[in-house]
Amino acid sequence: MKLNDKSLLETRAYIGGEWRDLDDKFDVTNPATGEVIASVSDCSVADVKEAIDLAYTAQKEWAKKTGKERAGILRKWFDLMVEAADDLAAILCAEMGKPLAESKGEILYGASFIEWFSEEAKRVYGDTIPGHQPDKRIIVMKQPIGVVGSITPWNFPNAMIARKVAPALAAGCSFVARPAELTPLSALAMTVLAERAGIPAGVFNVVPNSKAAEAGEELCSNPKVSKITFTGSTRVGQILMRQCSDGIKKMSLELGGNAPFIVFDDADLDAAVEGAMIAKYRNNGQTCVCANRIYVQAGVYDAFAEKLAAATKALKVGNGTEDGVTTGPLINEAALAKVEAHLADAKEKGAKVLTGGSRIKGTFFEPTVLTDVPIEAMVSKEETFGPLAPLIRFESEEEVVALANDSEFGLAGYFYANDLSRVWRVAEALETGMVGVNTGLISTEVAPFGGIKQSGLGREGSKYGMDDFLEIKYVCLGGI
Ligand SMILES: NC(=O)c1ccc[n+]([C@@H]2O[C@H](COP(=O)([O-])OP(=O)(O)OC[C@H]3O[C@@H](n4cnc5c(N)ncnc54)[C@H](O)[C@@H]3O)[C@@H](O)[C@H]2O)c1
Ligand SMILES: O=C[C@H](O)CS(=O)(=O)O
Repeated sequence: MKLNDKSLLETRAYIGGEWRDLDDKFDVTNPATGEVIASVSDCSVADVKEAIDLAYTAQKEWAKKTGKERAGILRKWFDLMVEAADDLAAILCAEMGKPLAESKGEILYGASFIEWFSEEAKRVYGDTIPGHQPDKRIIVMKQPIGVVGSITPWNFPNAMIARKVAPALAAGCSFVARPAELTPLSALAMTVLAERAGIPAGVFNVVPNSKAAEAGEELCSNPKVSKITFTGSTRVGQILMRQCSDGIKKMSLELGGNAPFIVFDDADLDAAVEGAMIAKYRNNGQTCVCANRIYVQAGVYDAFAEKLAAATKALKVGNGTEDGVTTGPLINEAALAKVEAHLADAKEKGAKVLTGGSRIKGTFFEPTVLTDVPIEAMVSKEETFGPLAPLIRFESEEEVVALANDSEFGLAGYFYANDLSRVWRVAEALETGMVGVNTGLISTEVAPFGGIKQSGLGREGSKYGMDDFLEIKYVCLGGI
């Protein structure tokens, strides 16, 4: 890994403003090569508890700063992240496998949340409300929720933390981040820059560890933690909800998805193919908003399938450090096994492979397009999280909306159509938190990201993203 600033490859835990080199360590491997790239300090429950204690103390002083002071520090962090983007991308590519160009895209995407919330920090406004009695005056103020515990996934190891820590610190909260054990290096690298930006000791803590359940249990049960913000699978989200219930702890949950991608017969097919390529194959299909099932209206099914297969064949699979590589490895063997299971199930139920369909080497897998996929295939119900594009034929708008909504998930949905009335009908009818119309890429810091049903609670990004880190207090002044 070639870095301009080698100090960004940090392996120690960051607790209370101290870098701690712990005896216990766990290895981080490169999914493209299987090589160990670093051994990272493995925090114990006691270390997590200490981080929470120090965050609790530090939060009081951090909240006393003005929004403008917090904004200045966050803005400096943003500037440092952008300046170091190439190094941060190299680290991310090595530990997660995302091709370099896409890794840099994630770094800038993560940084955009820090920039956005450096601006929101100055605008935490309250209200005055006309009194209900002549001598009463009413004000509403917003205050930081306190210590925030964060648990994040491996697929966006920089942006998923940035999307949480930025609004939390902007609001005046302190933060204890437990990154995914598969990809802790990106979290630690951004923390080096957080310290350089002047984020005070104890305000932002990072506790890498290899035993997720233990760390999660401490974060969820510790009374000094006021809020848990989690991004990951619905299964783990349910575990954390149970653990937070004893303390009635507030939560933000960004969970699993199973996005429908619908192509109507009045769509611009070339645009629909372009959108499907992004929505399906971004991060090698390993994003929560990836198109998991692609519904194509009968009149354009064959033409769309042919175009999508041609575009899929043009993807270049390989080590993300090599020029021109668009598609890296899957994160691990378990991820590969899931893709193969969904492929086998669909074929068993009558689907045909139009292109791809085979493991290459290690955890590299051919981007795959399936046709004649039946609605009862596993991909209709389960998140594949890999480069598998199942095409399902449909006849009518009513039929496809019912199919799209027949899921316990409701994160993102996409459709391509040009009839304005249809655009309004379908956008309103889809049971998802986010809808892409004639676009396959909806993730941006300016809009509220999040889902409904079992895809989660709360929103991240946009002006709405601050709300999850603030408490509303109403003050009634009497005797006036
Ligand atoms: N909605 C979103 O914004 C979003 C974004 C990215 C990923 N995801 C979802 O995340 C999943 C893929 O990521 P993943 O495989 O890392 O998910 P995961 O749920 O297996 O793990 C997520 C994080 O939780 C930790 N974890 C696992 N078990 C835990 C436990 N019992 N207690 C506490 N922490 C625990 C993991 O170590 C990891 O850090 C997919 O379902 C994807 O849809 C959702
Ligand atoms: O995996 C889903 C993340 O939220 C990534 S993105 O926000 O869609 O880029």
